[in-house]
Amino acid sequence: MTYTIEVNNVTKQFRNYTAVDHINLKFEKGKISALLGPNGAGKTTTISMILGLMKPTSGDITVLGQPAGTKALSQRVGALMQDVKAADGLTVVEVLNLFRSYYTNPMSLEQLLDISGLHKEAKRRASALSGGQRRRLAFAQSLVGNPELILLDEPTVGMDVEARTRFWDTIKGLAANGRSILLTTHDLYEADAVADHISIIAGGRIVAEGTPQELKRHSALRTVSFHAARPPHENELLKLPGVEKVEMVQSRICLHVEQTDELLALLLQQDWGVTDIEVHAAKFEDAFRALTK
Ligand SMILES: Nc1ncnc2c1ncn2[C@@H]1O[C@H](COP(=O)(O)OP(=O)(O)OP(=O)(O)O)[C@@H](O)[C@H]1O
Repeated sequence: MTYTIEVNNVTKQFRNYTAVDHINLKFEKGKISALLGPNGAGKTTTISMILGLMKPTSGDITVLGQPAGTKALSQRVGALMQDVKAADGLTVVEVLNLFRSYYTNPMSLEQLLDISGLHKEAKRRASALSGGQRRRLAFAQSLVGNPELILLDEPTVGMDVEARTRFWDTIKGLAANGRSILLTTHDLYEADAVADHISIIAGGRIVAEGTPQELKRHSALRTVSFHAARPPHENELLKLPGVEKVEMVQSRICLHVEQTDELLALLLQQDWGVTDIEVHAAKFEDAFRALTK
């Protein structure tokens, strides 16, 4: 198996705060991989270390077979980070041409305008673009050098529906052509829809990994809902085996549980007047919440 990125037992500390805690990651060539996690989970810190913008406190990272931060990698890796500043005074075309001059085999200007969807704004100053347009320009900039590996930190923030659709079409096309993509997101629907592989990070640790299907399948969470003619107190429900969360709307009770067999048997033994029981597999959203809480 060829891995484009290997993160081995990496920790990053800022003074005495551990932002990334002994993580191991391996990303496959030609795949769209997502690092999914809530705010402050350690996603940007991880991407910054993979790019060599920051050094791990301990552990090591290999990118395309070389240590992260190796100078030659800048020609092979494209990156879109958060808070990209627009080049002062330059037009869209001038920015793109400037970036094209950095590479030996750059994409054509036409291709880059297509990718960014900025044909109409080509002569406009980059600093006068809207937030979403600036993001699209930055995305095109990250692709100028035909990179083998593309790292994208929260790429779709600020993009409208049309821009997102174009963005994902471009990303899928790049992956189909053998490029490897690693993106960060806190949007699990986005990760579910586009990623071949998801690593879930929370509190600086990798808490789950797999294809979207595997993550959903392995999520042990289920919901059991029922009608109770004589509903018990919530505390009593929380004492039932495997119950993680209780929701009550009048006499309809919904339990979020890890396993159902023992619970179902117990429910029928109570004197709560239980009827109309329904069992559902938890949604990906519930699994994600349970994993990252
Ligand atoms: N330079 C720094 N100095 C001190 N703490 C930092 C620094 N950079 C990040 N942190 C802290 O490390 C943690 C992880 O930050 P990081 O930016 O990697 O999270 P994230 O998952 O990218 O979050 P978000 O989704 O909000 O962008 C946060 O608690 C953050 O405050």
